[in-house]
Amino acid sequence: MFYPRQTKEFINIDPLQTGGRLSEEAKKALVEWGDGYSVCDFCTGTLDSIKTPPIYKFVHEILPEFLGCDVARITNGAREGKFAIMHAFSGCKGGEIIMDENAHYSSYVSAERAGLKVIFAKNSGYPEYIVTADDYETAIDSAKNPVLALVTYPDGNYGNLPNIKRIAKVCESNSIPLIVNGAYAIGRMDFKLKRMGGDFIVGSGHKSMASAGPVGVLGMKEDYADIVLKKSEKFKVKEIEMLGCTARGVVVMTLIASFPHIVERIKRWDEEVRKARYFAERFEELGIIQLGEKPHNHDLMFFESKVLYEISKKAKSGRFFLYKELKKKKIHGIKPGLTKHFKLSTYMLSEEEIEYIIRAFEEIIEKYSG
Ligand SMILES: Cc1ncc(COP(=O)(O)O)c(C=O)c1O
Repeated sequence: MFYPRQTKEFINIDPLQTGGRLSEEAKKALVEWGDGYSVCDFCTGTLDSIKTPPIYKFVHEILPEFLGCDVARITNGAREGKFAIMHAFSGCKGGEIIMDENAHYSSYVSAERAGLKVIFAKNSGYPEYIVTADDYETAIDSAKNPVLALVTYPDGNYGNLPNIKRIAKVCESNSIPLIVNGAYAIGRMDFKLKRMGGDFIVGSGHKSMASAGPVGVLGMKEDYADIVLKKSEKFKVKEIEMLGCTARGVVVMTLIASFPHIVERIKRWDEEVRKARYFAERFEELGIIQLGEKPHNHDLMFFESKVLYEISKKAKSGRFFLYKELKKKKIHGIKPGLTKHFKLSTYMLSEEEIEYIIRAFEEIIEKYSG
């Protein structure tokens, strides 16, 4: 049975989805490589060693250079990358992981699954929710046995970009390896692990690399490869934390197909930041206030809207009025029922689309305030 997608003709502002839209090349790859284990036509033992199609070159040459690290792997997603690292480091009982209070739930549950206790580096609270190196220092001081740290760059709620360099320095001086969760960075903005700081980087193909999913990337410094990529005693070529092979089908090929597109779009990141700031400024004129870092440095933005909240108290469809009105205007991405607080993304929207969205909100507010 074929089900058409309801939101196909809509302007999409869901932060989860704006960076994962396929490039034209990836759409072609999707059809060409759609059969189950298609990439295994000429398998030589592990996913990363396949030379036809050129997965070996992608994993061992292109990805490490792109991520600015020594060793890279393809994973099933950002969370699988984080879990693989955490599991590899969870050997001793009572191990702890320090992570920013803005961390995604998948970082937290990865730690739980790996048996690591989470100690949060607190954020600054309303309205900016910033996490600093000092917050990591405080969290580390309160920990008994920290074996890892994680920073979310940017976080998926406010789109804040913490100062990784400083955080990495604090972690390094306490001999704690640092994971950078770059699910919203890798594929959107330039990121080189060795330049930015940190020991591991994880990215998400379906979130920010114009790829079908689930797929992700994992990069690390050479020093950690023996720990995280340890091989099976019985199946000599299979890496344990990768469960032998990770993404073993069409998603790898969409990731590779979109790579040139990714390299090009990253060069236009400044333009994306400029658009986001413009959007936030215009929204604030409507009384919809951007929380998180200001001026903002990412297309993912969190807004507080007392004006829409007040309308929802009186509107016939209650708190669902905004969703319904946006649907009529073919705008998708704000969750049904949200009016007071919501996040959205302006990533890769045209100037016309941005103006259209601002006008749409203006019209909705006018309609209900009249
Ligand atoms: C900050 C952040 N990290 C990680 C993830 C999860 O990425 P993946 O689906 O690749 O595991 C998300 C998903 O929303 C996220 O917002």
